[in-house]
Amino acid sequence: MTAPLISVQNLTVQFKTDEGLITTVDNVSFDIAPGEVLGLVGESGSGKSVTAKSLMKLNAGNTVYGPESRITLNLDDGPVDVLSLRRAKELNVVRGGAISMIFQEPMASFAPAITVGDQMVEQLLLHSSMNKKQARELSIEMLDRVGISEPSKRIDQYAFEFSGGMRQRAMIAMALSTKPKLLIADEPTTALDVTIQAQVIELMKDLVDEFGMGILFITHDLGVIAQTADRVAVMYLGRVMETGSVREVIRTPAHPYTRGLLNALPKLEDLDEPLTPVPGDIPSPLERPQGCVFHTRCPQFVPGTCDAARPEAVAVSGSHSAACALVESGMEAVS
Ligand SMILES: Nc1ncnc2c1ncn2[C@@H]1O[C@H](COP(=O)(O)OP(=O)(O)OP(=O)(O)O)[C@@H](O)[C@H]1O
Repeated sequence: MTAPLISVQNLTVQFKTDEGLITTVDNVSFDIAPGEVLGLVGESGSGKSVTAKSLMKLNAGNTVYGPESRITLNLDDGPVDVLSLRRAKELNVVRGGAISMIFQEPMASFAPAITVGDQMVEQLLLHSSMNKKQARELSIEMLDRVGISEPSKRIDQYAFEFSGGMRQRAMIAMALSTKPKLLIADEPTTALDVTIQAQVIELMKDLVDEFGMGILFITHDLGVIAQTADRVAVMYLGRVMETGSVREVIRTPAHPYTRGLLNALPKLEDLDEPLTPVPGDIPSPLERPQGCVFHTRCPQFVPGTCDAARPEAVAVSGSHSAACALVESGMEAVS
């Protein structure tokens, strides 16, 4: 088996706060292969962004990574131990070099007082051996590639002069111009209307095929995951609840939380059917439940079991696994 592009092992992320040390990512492991799209799905506050930022060591100054945490990026010239990177020059490898990130709000990626082109060129000068002229030519080509018309004029405009969809495309062009091995897309389509959203998703899929890069695609929407990802990891309160191929997880969800997320999606064949959101609110990370972190909202909660021990992931079939005591004990019939 070839080495994964990136391997995340036992990632635990805590933050020092005035209220104490809070755990936002708890022993999370996953791999992404070249050319693979892994969807990371979960409600707001489940730790998706903190996980993603860890891959670029971008979390805030109050971050504490657990001693067992390992993130290994396998590049052509050898593995990079991401969490051991310290100096800015070393960190450049994972910040805009081998890994690029696109955000929900493209204005977060563009400085308001610098033209789109100057910013794209600056990034290429930092992460490649190109000269200014080559960097500008490639930037124009990338803007063209993502479907921005008149790219040689547009390149000298500011991001605020672009429409929302165009800004998103320009951000993707900028993120991909350095030919990253891994693209992290954090809710990249949430702020877009559905038509543009579909276009951006199609564009990203084309680019994966063309560049063969891996993608970590973050969203709270399982419907978007179904369209984009090969595999999915479902997160809740810092834990991975279920993971597997998109087909397995969506067709035969094993974890009650995943089933809750799926029941909350509108069904086109029966629009009159009421949506049933996952009941209750996600607890504060300051009050992480004992045992399974989902037990306080779980419709299949078994007292004495689910609130006793933290369930570890168990195989449901092949690469499909779930962290649920009921699955582990065989009490849960996977439908
Ligand atoms: N620097 C920090 N200090 C303290 N807490 C933090 C810090 N950064 C993030 N958190 C907390 O970590 C938790 C997980 O946040 P994260 O942004 O990863 O969630 P998410 O799943 O990406 O949610 P969303 O979909 O809303 O972006 C949240 O409770 C958040 O408040």
